[in-house]
Amino acid sequence: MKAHKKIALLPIGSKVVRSTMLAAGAALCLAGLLMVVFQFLALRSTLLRDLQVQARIVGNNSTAALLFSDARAAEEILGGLSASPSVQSANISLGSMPLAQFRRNGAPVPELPQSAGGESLHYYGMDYIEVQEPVRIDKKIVGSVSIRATLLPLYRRAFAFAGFTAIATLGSFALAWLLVRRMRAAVAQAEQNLHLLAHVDPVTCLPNRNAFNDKLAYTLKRADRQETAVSLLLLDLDNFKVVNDTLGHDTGDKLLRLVAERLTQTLRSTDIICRIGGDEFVVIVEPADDEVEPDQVARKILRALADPFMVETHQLFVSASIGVSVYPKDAGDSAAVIRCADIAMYHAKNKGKNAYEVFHEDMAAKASKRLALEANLRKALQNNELSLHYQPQIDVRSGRMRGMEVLARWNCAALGGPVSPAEFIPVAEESGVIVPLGRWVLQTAIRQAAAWRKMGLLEDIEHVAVNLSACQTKDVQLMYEVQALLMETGLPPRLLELEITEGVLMENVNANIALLHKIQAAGIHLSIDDFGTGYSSMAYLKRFPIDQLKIDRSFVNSVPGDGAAIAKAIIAMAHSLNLSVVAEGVETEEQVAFLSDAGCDVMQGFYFARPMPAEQLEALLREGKLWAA
Ligand SMILES: Nc1nc2c(ncn2[C@@H]2O[C@H](COP(=O)(O)O[C@H]3[C@@H](O)[C@H](n4cnc5c(=O)[nH]c(N)nc54)O[C@@H]3COP(=O)(O)O)[C@@H](O)[C@H]2O)c(=O)[nH]1
Repeated sequence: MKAHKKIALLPIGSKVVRSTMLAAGAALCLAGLLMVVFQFLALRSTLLRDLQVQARIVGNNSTAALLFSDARAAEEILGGLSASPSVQSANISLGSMPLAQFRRNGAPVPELPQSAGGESLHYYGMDYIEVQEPVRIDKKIVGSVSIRATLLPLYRRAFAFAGFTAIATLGSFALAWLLVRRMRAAVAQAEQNLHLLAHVDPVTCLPNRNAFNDKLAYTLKRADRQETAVSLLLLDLDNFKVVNDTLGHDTGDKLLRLVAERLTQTLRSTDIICRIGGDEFVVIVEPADDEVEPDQVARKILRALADPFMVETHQLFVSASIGVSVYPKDAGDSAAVIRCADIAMYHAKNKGKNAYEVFHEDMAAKASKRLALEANLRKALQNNELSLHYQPQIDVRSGRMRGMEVLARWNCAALGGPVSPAEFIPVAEESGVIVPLGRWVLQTAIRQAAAWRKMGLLEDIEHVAVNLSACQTKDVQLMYEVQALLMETGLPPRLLELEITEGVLMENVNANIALLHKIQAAGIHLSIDDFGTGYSSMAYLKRFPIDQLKIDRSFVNSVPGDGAAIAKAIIAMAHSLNLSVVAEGVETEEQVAFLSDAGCDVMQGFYFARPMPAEQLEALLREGKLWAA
């Protein structure tokens, strides 16, 4: 997988983190400095208190020496201060006259002037401190004791403390830095994961829809600057849903990965491949020669997907419908160029899948026609523009009408006349209009059948068949509504047949099996329409509680030629499962002969009768018409 190997780390917050670390470092240094100053001041005031205590002790001990002006005794007392290493010098004064002195290694003597009021004095020099305490006898000041001490040991301790604080600060800073780095790495990883989630499809590792939008916008801008063209190929995998529903999502995901790999191997490294939805991929090709290149790329993709994919033990075949549009030829911005590719893809799907279509103007016209169709279809019910036609189904052996298929018809005033169901039913399905439309068809058909039954016209008729669309099979109200209608009209459930196409059944096998069981439990007849086109297997058929298979018209069309073997196989298989077989779209005598020989039970087609309004069918019922088969 190519486009996402390198996803740059986002610089979110890196500046913030750097400034925060700097601010934290500065705050730590300032705090360290303040602690050192505080420590120094605390030590200095402790020293001051110690010296003052010592001076008072010396003063108390010196009263006798002062009384008798005994300098020797005073010196002896001062000598006791030599035990204090910080004391440099001291003196005892009698009045203002020095009586005795102590000096360590020629240190200067205390210089504090004699206090006039006899109060304690002290003075801080740069590297020393001096204190002076008065000496009293009977509250009368007779002299004073002055001590000078060095501050150097204090400085040393303060420096030691500063060193320790600096190491602690640096250590804390380094630890914080390490933690922040680790946190940054974790944040960067989280950012990277977020980026991946936001821009990369986790199943295929291809850029996702978000990334595609960014890349397309960027590519179109570059194409504008360089005056080149860009092709957009929108790929929708045909029948991928069947794989997902029948083999499970894990297998579906593996298949998607293999498809992504194959696309990556097939296309040029400059082509941008993205997965933008369940089974939707998109390829941006630039620069494109807007006449030739998109076709070639589309053909290349279809060829590459033609080989089977091995997923676990399953050999899976995947085809794609590809819509191609070219910027700026078809559209002038990202949204429009995507819309054009989408319209082209829709045409490719309608072409019968495993095909590509390059967008052209007519398609846009068709797309707007489709929009008009949809808008009018929404009003068709209120405007009473819908009606039902009925097509007889003939029992091959007796030549009698055995059933009939109900087919919707739409005569649209705004669009100037009848619109074919082949055109409006798919639009109704895609737009959801099929739900109210299908409900109306069921109501009208059941009421009509009940009326005919009351007239005694359905004696020989086994079933009146109504088509169910994909949307209707998902409508949880469906069964309640059908049963309520049967109750209301009194039509026996066995007279109603519901036709579900094989393709719709296989779209969501498990949910549909549950629905089929409900239909069967209600006593309603069940038929699989368009059989042979929907990839079901014998194994599935056994699980479906059904009564009948309708061989798809495409096979009937080609009997006794290419479709012969398939038609025969379907008839044999259906009979082996005790199912009756209807051949639809029977148009020729030859087809009738072939299908009769093959054992087909019932036939329906223009050879016997076209779909007709209720009055005409009623006439046939009254007549009890027999067909020569
Ligand atoms: N969910 C619903 N689907 C409906 C409803 N009404 C119709 N349809 C589906 O629309 C498709 C087209 O229907 P229509 O144009 O009515 O075609 C039917 C027949 O007219 C046609 N047919 C019958 N015999 C022949 C024949 O000999 N030759 C020939 N070329 N065409 C023939 O086949 C259509 C019936 O097909 P099927 O249903 O598969 O039996 C069609 O898919 C309808 O099912 C609706 O109310 N709901």
